[in-house]
Amino acid sequence: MSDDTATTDAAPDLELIQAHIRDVPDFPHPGILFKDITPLLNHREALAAAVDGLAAPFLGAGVDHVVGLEARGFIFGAPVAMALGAGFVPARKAGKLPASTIGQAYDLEYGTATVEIHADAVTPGSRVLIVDDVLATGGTGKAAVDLIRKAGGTVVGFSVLMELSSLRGHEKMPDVELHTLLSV
Ligand SMILES: O=P(O)(O)OC[C@H]1O[C@H](OP(=O)(O)OP(=O)(O)O)[C@H](O)[C@@H]1O
Ligand SMILES: Nc1ncnc2[nH]cnc12
Repeated sequence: MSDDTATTDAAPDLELIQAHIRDVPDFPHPGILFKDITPLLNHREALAAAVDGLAAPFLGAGVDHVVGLEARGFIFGAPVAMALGAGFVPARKAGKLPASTIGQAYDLEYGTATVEIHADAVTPGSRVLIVDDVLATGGTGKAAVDLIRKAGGTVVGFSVLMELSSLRGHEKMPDVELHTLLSV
């Protein structure tokens, strides 16, 4: 482990993490099997294991900013930023940020949206780790990658709690170092 910050270098307890993710059928639409992370958030050890597991591969990677994707990516992104000694940048849905923004449109598993960051949040040349809870179709993640690059940042990696592997979201970002704790 590098001396970037204090976090564990033990392998994350993936069984503990998986055991605290709840499947909710037909939410928010019929046919969607929703992966509910709220039991994990409410379990001290599972939450710590998830945050440590998301941060660990990027210790020593010189991350300047962690970009967390609204809304669930905020929950993991801020503590990952602290673990890496980096700043935190919220990537929000359109119209939520108060100052000048740059944005990128994308498709979801269920719907469409635009992701935005403040125009001054990521400076050219800065090293950025993107954090989220779920990689599904990859539309959100790809939009975030494009947005960081549009801002002049370097995408060091994308750290995600779980990938819904049947949706093959990772194929949308073949040139990004993707770190996935669980493939479901
Ligand atoms: O890979 P994709 O198909 O793009 O889907 C993944 C995204 O969908 C969810 O967010 P959502 O937009 O539902 O927002 P929320 O976190 O505010 O619930 C999830 O947290 C990811 O950000
Ligand atoms: N099935 C799913 N469960 C939770 N979050 C999601 N984001 C996109 N698809 C999702």
